[in-house]
Amino acid sequence: MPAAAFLRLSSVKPVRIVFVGPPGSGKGTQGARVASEFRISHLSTGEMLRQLRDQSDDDCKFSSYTEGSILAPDDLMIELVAERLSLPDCQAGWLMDGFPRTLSQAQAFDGYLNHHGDQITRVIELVADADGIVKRLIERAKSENRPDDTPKNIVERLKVYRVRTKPVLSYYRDRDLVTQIDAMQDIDSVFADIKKCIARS
Ligand SMILES: Nc1ncnc2c1ncn2[C@@H]1O[C@H](COP(=O)(O)OP(=O)(O)O)[C@@H](O)[C@H]1O
Repeated sequence: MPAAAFLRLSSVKPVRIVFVGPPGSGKGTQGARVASEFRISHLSTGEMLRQLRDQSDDDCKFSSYTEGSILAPDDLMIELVAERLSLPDCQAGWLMDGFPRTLSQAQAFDGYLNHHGDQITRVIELVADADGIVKRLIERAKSENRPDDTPKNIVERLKVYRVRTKPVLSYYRDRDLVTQIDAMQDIDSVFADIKKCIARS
């Protein structure tokens, strides 16, 4: 039985998943597959920023976030996510890809969710080693137009992940919300592990 049908039949509460993982760990690829399988919305904050950059006349502000290693301000990200979550398609469930990326974002997100009587069903950590990530991102730079995938930016973004985003995992781990998935497996195996994890949650 497809996962979406199972979830409907068993009238389980909406799936609300947060993906945390370094750049290149497969959050985008797996996020799209999970969203389609479970019929939930895939919210990628990186994609939101790239859309704003493309729509903006004066693209300097957004370019600095999407073309380098600088994180966008917490307030901006929280506003973007809150606005997106208020749209009707998120009622059936959502998967966050790229948010929260800092401890402040995680705390503000909790405030938002509590206010709306919602909670995260599970945080999935996509675990990937730095060497594998660098290889993947260099490959990605060839096939996708991602100016942030230069070797210098990759090293810097991995550092930003370690320093700014890893604390988000400790925060959720304290609440027993985190499941680790080996993101260095092939795409189908990672997806199979994620599906099992969501079905159990
Ligand atoms: N929640 C966020 N907070 C701050 N900056 C963000 C956030 N999400 C995305 N960004 C910015 O957008 C860039 C691209 O994000 P993304 O597509 O998720 O890349 P990746 O998954 O490769 O790290 C990030 O390097 C960061 O500068």
